[in-house]
Amino acid sequence: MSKIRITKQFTFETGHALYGYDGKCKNVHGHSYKLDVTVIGTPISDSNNVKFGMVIDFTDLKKIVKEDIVDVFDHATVFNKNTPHVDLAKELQDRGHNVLLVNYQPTSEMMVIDFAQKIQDRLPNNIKLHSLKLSETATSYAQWYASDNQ
Ligand SMILES: Nc1nc2c(c(=O)[nH]1)N=C([C@H](O)[C@H](O)COP(=O)(O)OP(=O)(O)OP(=O)(O)O)CN2
Ligand SMILES: [Zn+2]
Repeated sequence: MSKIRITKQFTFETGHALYGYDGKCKNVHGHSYKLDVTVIGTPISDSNNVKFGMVIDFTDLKKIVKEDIVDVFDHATVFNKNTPHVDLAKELQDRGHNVLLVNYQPTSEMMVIDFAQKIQDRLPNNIKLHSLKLSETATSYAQWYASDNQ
């Protein structure tokens, strides 16, 4: 049976700031992020299986990505916990804002690495993460490919 890649797209609204950066993105601002998740596998060939003909049920893929990424990042503001932005984060948290402290600079590159690890940890053994595309704007995106990271 052929190997097939399937892709599901997600969107979420997230704020961030790049501490120490030399441009306008050092300021707290936000994006309508778009995440394309592509997995690869063999469609189930057992006609008695309720998932007959599927690599993975899009609904099951959605559950994984929603729980581990979309629901966590949507309408949160992300700061690098290794910078003085922790003080700003604490102030915002104390005022009831949804703040996410991460162990990296929240560029699209570093976020897509984080997302790849999170999704790989949840996928069943027979399904492999093929690639991710994380778009910050209509013209700026980062891609992660399994083949680049073996
Ligand atoms: N390699 C990276 N460069 C930049 C990142 C990043 O994640 N990786 N991030 C930023 C900012 O967060 C910014 O939001 C994106 O920058 P830019 O594409 O310049 O944004 P614009 O809104 O100006 O986009 P236009 O479509 O060109 O108007 C900066 N750099
Ligand atoms: Zn940005």
